Amino acid sequence: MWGRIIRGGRVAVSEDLPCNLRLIRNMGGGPRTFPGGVNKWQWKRMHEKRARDKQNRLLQQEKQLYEARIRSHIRSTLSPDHQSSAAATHRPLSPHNHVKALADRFMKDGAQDLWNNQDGPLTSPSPSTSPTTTRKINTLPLDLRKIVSQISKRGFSGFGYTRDYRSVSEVNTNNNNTNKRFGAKKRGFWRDDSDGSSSSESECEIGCERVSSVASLGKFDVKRERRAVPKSVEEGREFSEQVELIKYELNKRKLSQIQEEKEGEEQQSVLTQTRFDECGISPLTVKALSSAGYIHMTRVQEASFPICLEGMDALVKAKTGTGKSAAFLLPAIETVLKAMSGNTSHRVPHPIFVLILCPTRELASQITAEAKVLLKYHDAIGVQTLVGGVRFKVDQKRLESDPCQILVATPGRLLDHIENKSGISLRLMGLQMLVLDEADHLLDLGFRKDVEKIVDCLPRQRQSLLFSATIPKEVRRISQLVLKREHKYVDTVGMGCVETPVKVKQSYLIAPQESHFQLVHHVLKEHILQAPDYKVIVFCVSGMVTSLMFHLLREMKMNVREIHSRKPQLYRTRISDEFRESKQLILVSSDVSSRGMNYPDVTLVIQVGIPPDREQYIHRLGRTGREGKEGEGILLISPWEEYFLAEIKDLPLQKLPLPDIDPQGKLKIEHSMAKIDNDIKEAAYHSWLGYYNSIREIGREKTTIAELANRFSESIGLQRPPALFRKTAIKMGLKDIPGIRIRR
Ligand SMILES: Nc1ncnc2c1ncn2[C@@H]1O[C@H](COP(=O)(O)OP(=O)(O)OP(=O)(O)O)[C@@H](O)[C@H]1O
Repeated sequence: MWGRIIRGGRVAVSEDLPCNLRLIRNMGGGPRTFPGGVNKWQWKRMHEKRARDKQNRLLQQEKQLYEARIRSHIRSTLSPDHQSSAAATHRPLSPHNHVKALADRFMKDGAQDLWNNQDGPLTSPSPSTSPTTTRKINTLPLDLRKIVSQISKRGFSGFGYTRDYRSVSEVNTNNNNTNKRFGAKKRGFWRDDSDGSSSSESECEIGCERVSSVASLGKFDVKRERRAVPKSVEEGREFSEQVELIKYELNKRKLSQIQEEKEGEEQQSVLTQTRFDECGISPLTVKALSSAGYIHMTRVQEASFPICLEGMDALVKAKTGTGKSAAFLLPAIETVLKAMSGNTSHRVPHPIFVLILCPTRELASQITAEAKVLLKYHDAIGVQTLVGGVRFKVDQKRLESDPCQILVATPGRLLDHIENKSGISLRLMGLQMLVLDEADHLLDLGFRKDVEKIVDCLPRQRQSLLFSATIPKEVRRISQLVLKREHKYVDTVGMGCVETPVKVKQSYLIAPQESHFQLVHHVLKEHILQAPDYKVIVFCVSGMVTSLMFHLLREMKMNVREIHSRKPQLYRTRISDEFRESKQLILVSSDVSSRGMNYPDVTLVIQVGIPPDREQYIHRLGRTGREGKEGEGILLISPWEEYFLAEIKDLPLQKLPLPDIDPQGKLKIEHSMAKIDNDIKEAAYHSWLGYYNSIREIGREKTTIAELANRFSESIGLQRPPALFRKTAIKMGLKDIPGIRIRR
């Protein structure tokens, strides 16, 4: 207060009165009816000035709020996080509405006193008219009212530049009176200057710096404090800088996106950072692992090893080609080492400590080979294979002469040995660990009975491990046949994640059955052109259709081999080994190669006809893109097999357009097909009919299946469909079905 009002109009004037008022008092004259000795008019003018100042202050605050809104708008458009948090906070006015309200206020009649020299032609157009201006504002006079009305009409983003309300404020550092004004800026409009006000939103970003005043108001034009704006805010102040800021922010987002993708890829990558030598594995095994080039664990190995080592039962799911074999072989070796160092081994002569069951002979040989690699420096531990296709007596002799602690077997042959009392049952009494590789397949109808019988002959006190790339729900239930109730479930694929390798490009072709052979030939030719080091597996629906495809491709002068269950074991082993080592080779195969087979660098997998189920599709496809490498898979189906796509709809398959097959190629195929023995074709017809008849969705329509089979028979160049044995026809439910011929 400048003074205390005393009853009767007398005032005790304090020395902190503004000097102009003290002057008025000292001048004397006129009625002293107002505090400070000012007359009525002086009092009125003083109050008007104070009201104007107050209004200017309020206006300044609104301008700052507007600035803050622009900044927050930019931030919210750049950052989705900010956007969501902004949405959650209280927002009284949208930026557009705020500008509009501000503009309305400016345009109101009687608002002239809110305008200053730079604002427009209402008052003096030039700021230089002020006698006390220390620095000329070298901008064009502008009509602020016009601009503001444009803003309010066009809205927030109507201008080609970013509007920026800045003020030039003249601050009297003594009495804190402010006389703020809009400053003219470069690019024709607003002056870039600072303000000394305290918007809460800007304050958090603003620091302090001493600068000289740009406008002057006589003695009020003194050095004043300017809020120094940090770089990030300053960047946003001018249009070009804001563009730069936006560019920078976008780049930052792009970079973080790339980073995220990279992280995703890393996650998808098969190997982890965990080293074998830091996991408590026997040093001799680590040595063998190092010489095989294994330094870091794969994800499935890292996830399952500690559980397996603890002795817990486990059901483990991991994508194809991610190192499941080593994931169970390493704990198996540790189990043997532990058992050999303990006393338990003495109770049973030549005990088998670990039994590994798998569905095919080739897979058993492959697992044995991998075990031998890991056992390179463990001279005392032996591993043996027990599979069909070898004479029983030979097996027996080998088992006796070369006792082993790890046995890899297919269920059928092992059961033969158990039932024939070859001595293996006794040796299995020392069993500590049972492993089921491709567990879902082994617990499937085809193998389940054998597996159950085998499990019945094994000691109950054992550890059981089940591994597969696919574990359907039913299998999880059935797994209780083998696993303890309190087993662990390890899933490195993840719920809802794609079950196939990410780097394998998957597609499908729908074409009439009759054109399938031509299409396979066409796709192979195209692939060979694109991938000189090609290595292709063509899966067919049955062994005999595999044989027919092989003969046809061989007639077409392609470098091709065949493998299926009708071939002698020695031949199968030779072909399997050859394909493992080779490049520029095509392997036509039945499902004997679909699971577990580790043929390195397969470039393409073609599946001709639908696989028996979704799981088999995944396993066949999994022969390519192993160890996180790239690969390609094509599924070729007939229009009536299209329903199968629903079973794999969650997998990333793309539909391919039907390629044009040149008539010459078509003729060549027909010509080659004509050269193939009728026996092969008839066998192919029978096995084709047997396969599709066994598929529920197709096989239940007997008339349809007979028709489709006849079309297949025609497409492979048979004069008429081969006849079935009566017994077979009855078994298949095809007796008396039109189109099915019965042998007399
Ligand atoms: N830790 C490791 N470091 C490097 N390579 C590894 C490692 N573990 C396994 N491999 C290699 O990864 C390849 C695939 O392994 P494996 O055959 O065990 O896969 P899988 O998961 O059993 O596949 P599938 O489901 O088809 O049976 C093999 O060549 C194997 O040598």
